[in-house]
Amino acid sequence: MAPGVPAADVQMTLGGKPGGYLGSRRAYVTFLAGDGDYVKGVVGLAKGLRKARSAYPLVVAVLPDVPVAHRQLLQGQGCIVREIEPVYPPENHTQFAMAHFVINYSKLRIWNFEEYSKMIYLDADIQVFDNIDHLFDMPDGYFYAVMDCFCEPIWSQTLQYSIGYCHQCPDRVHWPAEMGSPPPLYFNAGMFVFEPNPLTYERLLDTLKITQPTPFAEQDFLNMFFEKTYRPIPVVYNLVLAMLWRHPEKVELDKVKVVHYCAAGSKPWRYTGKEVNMDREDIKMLVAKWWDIYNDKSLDFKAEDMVIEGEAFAWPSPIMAGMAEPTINYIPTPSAA
Ligand SMILES: O=c1ccn([C@@H]2O[C@H](COP(=O)(O)OP(=O)(O)O)[C@@H](O)[C@H]2O)c(=O)[nH]1
Ligand SMILES: OC[C@H]1O[C@H](O[C@@H]2[C@@H](O)[C@H](O)[C@@H](O)[C@H](O)[C@@H]2O)[C@H](O)[C@@H](O)[C@H]1O
Repeated sequence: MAPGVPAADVQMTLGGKPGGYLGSRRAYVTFLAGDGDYVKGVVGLAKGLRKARSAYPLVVAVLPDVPVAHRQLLQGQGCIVREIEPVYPPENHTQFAMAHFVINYSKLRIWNFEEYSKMIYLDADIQVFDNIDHLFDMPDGYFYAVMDCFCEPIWSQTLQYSIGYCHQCPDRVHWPAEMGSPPPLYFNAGMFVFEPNPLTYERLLDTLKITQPTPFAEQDFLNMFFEKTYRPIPVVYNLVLAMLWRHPEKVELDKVKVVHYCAAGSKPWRYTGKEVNMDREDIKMLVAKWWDIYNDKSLDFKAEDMVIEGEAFAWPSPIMAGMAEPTINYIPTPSAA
């Protein structure tokens, strides 16, 4: 491969299929909407996956409003850019926890990326600091994600928050017996392992049409839809920052592989340190770690970085080098306990 060949040409060269790497039926995928600064999050994520020596490419599902310049920037970082049509919930009669959550239903389009058999979804405000390729090898047929936390004020509209219940610590405040069984385990939809499938995709869209929107938009919807096949995975795979001050006993920061900059004021590219909890030393360290990767020019995409075996496309990765893979200890769901 001629060194320095622009990413877009490289993709065309690989298989004549625009925007597609042949052979790799596994990929990471993120979602980008608008012409604002979330594109910095995607650049950071692409470079972070490269630094973690992931063996799989990053697909970016972009809404039509993402400018060409941003798309070219991402292709220049080795991303596969795929345009998707927006998905809107039924007539919006609800107040979302955050106004912009309404665009997040468009994430559902990734179930239609049927050229991939297994994907790991990552929000653009996520950074991967250690290789997590082993998650692709988990048994098929389940939806893997990390449990969320209900303790932040953004949850104040919910029953859990009003009684102080959080499934991260069910013994702190028990679910009142008179209210029946506790709610099912609830995941954060900023990171999940899933299998694209046209039938699932159709069922998702059909179910959405008859489902009343709720404050956490597509996150609530996905939790309802995948309730039976959801399997929790450890916090290290999606550290929702609020865990640091809400459930510190559950966090060993030096073991965290994936950080989700979702707390108010924590987006590294907008960070001022002025919001609640944003002056914590651990937050400052995590934001600095994000910038170290974003500013590291050695992590920029170079066509010669690619290893093309047969028709497969893969970054050189520790797993391909035969390094031992970490074992994953599942968090048994109560029914399975
Ligand atoms: O203007 C926006 C807002 C959101 N997003 C995408 O939607 C995801 C979820 O939104 P956000 O990160 O704000 O949710 P949070 O997890 O912080 O609540 C982001 O990570 C991006 O991938 C985007 O691309 N542009
Ligand atoms: O559209 C609903 C969103 O719901 C989630 O964001 C929330 C959630 O993380 C809470 O747990 C945090 O407390 C909160 O700050 C944050 O905004 C997902 O991360 C995001 O991808 C998206 O699905």
